[in-house]
Amino acid sequence: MTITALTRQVRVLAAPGHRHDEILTPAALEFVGRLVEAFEPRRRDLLKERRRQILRLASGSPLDFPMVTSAVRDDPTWRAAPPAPGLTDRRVEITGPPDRRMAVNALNSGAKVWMADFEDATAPLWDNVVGGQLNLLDAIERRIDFTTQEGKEYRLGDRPATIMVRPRGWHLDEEHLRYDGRPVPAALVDFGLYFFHCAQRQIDAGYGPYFYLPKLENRYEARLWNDVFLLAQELLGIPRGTVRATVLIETITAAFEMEEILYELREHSAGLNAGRWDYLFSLIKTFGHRTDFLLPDRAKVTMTAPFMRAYTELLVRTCHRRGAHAIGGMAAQVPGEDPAANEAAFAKVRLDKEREAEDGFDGSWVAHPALVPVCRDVFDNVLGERPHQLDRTRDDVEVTPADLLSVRRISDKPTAEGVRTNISVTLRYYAAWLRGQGAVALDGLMEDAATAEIARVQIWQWLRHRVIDRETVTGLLDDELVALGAEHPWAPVDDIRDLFERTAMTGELPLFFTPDAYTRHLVRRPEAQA
Ligand SMILES: CC(=O)SCCNC(=O)CCNC(=O)[C@H](O)C(C)(C)COP(=O)(O)OP(=O)(O)OC[C@H]1O[C@@H](n2cnc3c(N)ncnc32)[C@H](O)[C@@H]1OP(=O)(O)O
Ligand SMILES: O=CC(=O)O
Ligand SMILES: [Mg+2]
Repeated sequence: MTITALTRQVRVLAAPGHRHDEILTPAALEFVGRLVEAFEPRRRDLLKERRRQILRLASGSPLDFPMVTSAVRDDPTWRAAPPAPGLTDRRVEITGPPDRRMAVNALNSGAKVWMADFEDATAPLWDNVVGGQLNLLDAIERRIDFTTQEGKEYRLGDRPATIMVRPRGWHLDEEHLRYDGRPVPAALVDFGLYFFHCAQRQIDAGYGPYFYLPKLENRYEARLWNDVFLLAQELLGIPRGTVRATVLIETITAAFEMEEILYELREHSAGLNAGRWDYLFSLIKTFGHRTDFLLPDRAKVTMTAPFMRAYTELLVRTCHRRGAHAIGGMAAQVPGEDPAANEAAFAKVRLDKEREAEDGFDGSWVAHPALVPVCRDVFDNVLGERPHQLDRTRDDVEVTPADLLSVRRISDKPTAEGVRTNISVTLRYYAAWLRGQGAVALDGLMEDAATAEIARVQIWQWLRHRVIDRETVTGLLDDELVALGAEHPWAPVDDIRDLFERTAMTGELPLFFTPDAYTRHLVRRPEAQA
């Protein structure tokens, strides 16, 4: 690949924040600029292709394993890269936003990996974006220790988890950085700043620059990431193949191209992950217009539903055939104050992890440090001293397109309680997100941008198919906003109502709630900040 000269600069369109100059150095911005210059036209084309694909599917085109790539699937010889240092044993991975406290807690949690999340768990306030990068840099430099005003000490332990960073998806822009006057792709900001500051440092520490890649829809998007890695490594003189990335299979179209996605990234691959919450969201939004894709209450669509099992089994089989790790998804239960409820939550998480370990996954995700021992224990029981179970090739698994799409086997109707819960969760999550918090515990469950999207699009889907009527939703919306305002007097209830109406009650479904909400509510112009 030839490196073109940088013709335009990346400019920062935000008031300077505390220590931002350590991250937003001229050299780091130039590096991001080179990535933008090289890849932004392709990103735009791929985003247009997403819309075309939605339209094709809406007009009845069938979804199938692509004919043109059958040679890749049929070729038994190719393999994904071998596990990189720190990524051989991944039996328990903790996820969370790269907030300073959480960073220390996650790194000390006993998990093998910490997935530092700029996507589902982060509301992309500029301070969260740059602050997250600072926390990562400080953690790697081992200067993240601090004491709170209340005297609580946070000290990084001797054996911290391996860091994997999840940049934001291709669909999001970062308005506070401008290239040629236009917002910079958020994915390239999160990837580029981390890579620039931390890739060599991670290599020096015996690890490497490792990533999780969210919300990919097809093999071309994987190829784009692979090309980003190639150029980034070349620009900084980092050996080709040092980067590793686990792709989340969390869209319905990507489930039909798992093998191709691994193939595109094979020299940088660190396997696949079952991003179950976005997967459900993707399924509803892609086929929301079809009555055979009408789903019941969110709580009733579990991982034991046949179409969800088809997806996870295919994922394990695909990975292990190619020597790549298969990482399980997030059980959403988190502990709270009530010991009995906690016991029930832990039991549910254990059951979920047991199913994954038995199915052949090599490890799985937890959302809270208290759940690390639960997941570890389950995988210890299955793996013992072995670091993974890549040898379980799952040749018994055969999954057809119909298996992945047979949603109609769940025939329950949504309940009144399910409708209210979806409205209440969406509103409370929007309130947290607008305040800059991308993950919250609500009613004993972790809610983030993926789980809240399910709640939102279900309301849209049920309205569209007249399973519920507008008056009922409006009545519940009024009630729940009053309750929200009473519980959280700081909540901007008018903005939240407006956001809900625009994202859940419109004719045409917005593909994500985040881009528009970000531009309207989270972007801070320098003059406003000053
Ligand atoms: C669908 C998906 O994409 S899943 C992946 C994306 N989502 C996530 O990563 C969410 C991860 N989880 C979280 O963010 C949090 O657990 C929440 C927001 C759900 C709950 O957080 P809290 O309300 O702080 O929980 P709680 O009060 O029980 O926390 C107890 C302690 O554990 C810490 N903690 C909780 N969750 C985490 C975590 N995921 N990572 C590190 N530390 C954590 C808290 O910081 C707190 O420590 P402190 O007393 O030192 O501050
Ligand atoms: O990112 C994970 C998911 O479940 O969504
Ligand atoms: Mg997700």
